[in-house]
Amino acid sequence: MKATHFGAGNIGRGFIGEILYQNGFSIDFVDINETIIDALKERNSYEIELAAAEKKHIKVEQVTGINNQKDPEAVIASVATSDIVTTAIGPNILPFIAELIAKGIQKRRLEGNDTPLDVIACENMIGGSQFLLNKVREFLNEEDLSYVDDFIGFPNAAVDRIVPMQQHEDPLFVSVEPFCEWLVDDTQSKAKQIRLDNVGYVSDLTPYIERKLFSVNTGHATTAYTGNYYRYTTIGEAIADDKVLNQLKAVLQETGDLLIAKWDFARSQHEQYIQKIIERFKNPYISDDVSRVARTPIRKLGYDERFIRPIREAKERGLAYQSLVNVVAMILQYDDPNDEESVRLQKMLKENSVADVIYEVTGLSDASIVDEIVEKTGEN
Ligand SMILES: NC(=O)c1ccc[n+]([C@@H]2O[C@H](COP(=O)([O-])OP(=O)(O)OC[C@H]3O[C@@H](n4cnc5c(N)ncnc54)[C@H](O)[C@@H]3O)[C@@H](O)[C@H]2O)c1
Ligand SMILES: O=P(O)(O)OC[C@@H](O)[C@@H](O)[C@H](O)[C@H](O)CO
Repeated sequence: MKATHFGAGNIGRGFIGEILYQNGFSIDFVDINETIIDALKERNSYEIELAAAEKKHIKVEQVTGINNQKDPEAVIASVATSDIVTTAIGPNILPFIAELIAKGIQKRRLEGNDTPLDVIACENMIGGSQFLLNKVREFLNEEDLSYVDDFIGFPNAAVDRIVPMQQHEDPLFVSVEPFCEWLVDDTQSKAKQIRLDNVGYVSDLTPYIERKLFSVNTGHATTAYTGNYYRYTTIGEAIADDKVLNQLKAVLQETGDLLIAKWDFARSQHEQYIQKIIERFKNPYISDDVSRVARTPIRKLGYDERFIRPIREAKERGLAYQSLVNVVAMILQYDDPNDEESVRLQKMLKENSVADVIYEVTGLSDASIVDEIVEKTGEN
């Protein structure tokens, strides 16, 4: 069996590759990073290390690389003959790979391949695979669209494993936290013949993806932006400061109350989930840069993203959201010259009022929430 995986970066190699290999797949990794692609082509294997005292090593074999900029036809051919397609490339990049996936699907149809296929976006976003489907549809004709309806599933997914930026001599080596979770929405899957071990297939992904995004990712981003506010450069340094830790706990209390109210999670279980997340952020065997976790701040300020959505929904339910507002105000101060979105955000703030920028990047229409953020921005 063969997998085509888009994005041979941290989570691609450090988690999706591991699971696909364990399940007997050979993997065509698709990426634009020449160093990584050349190394995959040359060596056909790489190593993962679990960031814990034992430093267990896992070898992933039967892998190769395709550079999608240099060899798009090879990517199309790979998708056409694959048993599973996955992505871990970043939500902002999905639109740029949609045409290749569409052409691969079209080739599959023209070759008479009726084996059902799932295309699974493993990104930190709600509805990632369905978002990708909408982008792919733009490149398909009527016959292709009907073929997709019959044979190609785009099940949404949630993936959880902290994989920091890697700095090793070996460009393929990847150090990852031991914890991992990959969940797929079974109702949107069409390739029922493939059920991956160590992947959970659930009948409703929404509670799980919301719990993950609004606990792990809201909490992670809180640690990063609060840490940056107090001039820390790693998550480990930031979380060691009680001011950061207390803001993290307050934010997770707010999103926790919302998630419990919305999805009926047992409070004691959710508290354990939060405690586990805090311990994961403190992992002494991982060095995770604030700049990685805080990357793309405009995306993270989005309407359905890790701060604005819980603020909106907490307000609707009469629940507390002040700590989330505090962090949003800190995100507006996030200034990283190496992050294109941070540069754009700071430029917008120089040229417009804070309120106008908040309306634009968050998509909020509730003036009272915008006022609360503006007020908090003035206090920082
Ligand atoms: N790292 C984590 O801890 C983690 C955990 C869960 C989910 N995720 C999600 O996984 C996705 C990837 O994150 P990551 O941390 O692995 O990032 P990353 O930057 O390490 O990997 C992304 C890869 O995509 C490649 N890429 C960028 N543009 C491309 C293009 N146009 N065509 C082909 N390849 C392209 C990059 O070269 C890079 O290798 C994100 O959505 C992220 O939110 C990350
Ligand atoms: O990848 P992002 O930019 O959406 O978020 C940064 C981190 O919070 C994220 O990559 C986590 O490490 C990961 O989601 C843990 O499962």
